[in-house]
Amino acid sequence: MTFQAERKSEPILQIKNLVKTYPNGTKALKNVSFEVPKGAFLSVIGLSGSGKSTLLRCINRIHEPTAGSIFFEGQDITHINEKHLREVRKNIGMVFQHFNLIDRRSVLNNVLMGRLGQLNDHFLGGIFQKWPEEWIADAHEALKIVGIADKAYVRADGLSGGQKQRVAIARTLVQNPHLLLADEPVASLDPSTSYSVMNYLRDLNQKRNITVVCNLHFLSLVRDYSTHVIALRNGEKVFEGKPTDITEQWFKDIYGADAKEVEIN
Ligand SMILES: Nc1ncnc2c1ncn2[C@@H]1O[C@H](COP(=O)(O)OP(=O)(O)OP(=O)(O)O)[C@@H](O)[C@H]1O
Repeated sequence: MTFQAERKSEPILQIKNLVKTYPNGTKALKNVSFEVPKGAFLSVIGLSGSGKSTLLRCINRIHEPTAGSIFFEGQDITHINEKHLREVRKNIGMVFQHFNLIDRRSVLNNVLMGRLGQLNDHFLGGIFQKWPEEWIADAHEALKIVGIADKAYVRADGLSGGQKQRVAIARTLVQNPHLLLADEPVASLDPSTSYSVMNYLRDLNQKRNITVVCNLHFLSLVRDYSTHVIALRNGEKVFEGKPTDITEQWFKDIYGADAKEVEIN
């Protein structure tokens, strides 16, 4: 089954024959193609080293693809210049395993960084911390949504891992992107915090209609949260379907014959 069959509108993201070979010769992605329907919550699964992070980093061009193309909202963004890329990135949010906050800045300032791409070149508010009042109000609101309004003036390095990831989600809320790339967003969190962070991602997806592409290790989370799944093995796409399509045989194909499913609970 392909996602195309059920597509109602144009896909938000089209990946065509994507290849990424690192300078040391590692072939991290081998001719990967798929489409992401608008509004989907797509999980990317596969063993460690299968190419999941590389894929996400190629999509927003943190890494330059070696070959193939990436279409975002119908536009080929594979070779656009830096200026154009900055425009496109306003609509692509990113959440990382290790949160990527600025440790020495306040939580509020970290959230406001989500709007950095919207500052014009002449306005250095982000650097001098003079943000428009309504943006500050939005940032407080976003912190309220993720349940840490009381931490606004705490330094980011004073937070727990789960709280840091909620700040990263609040940063995405104020950015209000069309697409969110989440690279193992719960890999360094305990199980109950993982569920709470995944619930916030689901809210982004369902209540704000932000399409999510999320690398995940635990199939129980994949089943609970995603609408679509692709699996990578050694840089190749080996599965594409719905979470319920992942049979025991598929599981072994993706993770290896000796693999056993581990639940997060
Ligand atoms: N900067 C790099 N330079 C060279 N090789 C790299 C680089 N980054 C990743 N790789 C290699 O590319 C392959 C895919 O790595 P990648 O991090 O994309 O996998 P992954 O599925 O995200 O793994 P994990 O689940 O452990 O994060 C691996 O063989 C990895 O060693």
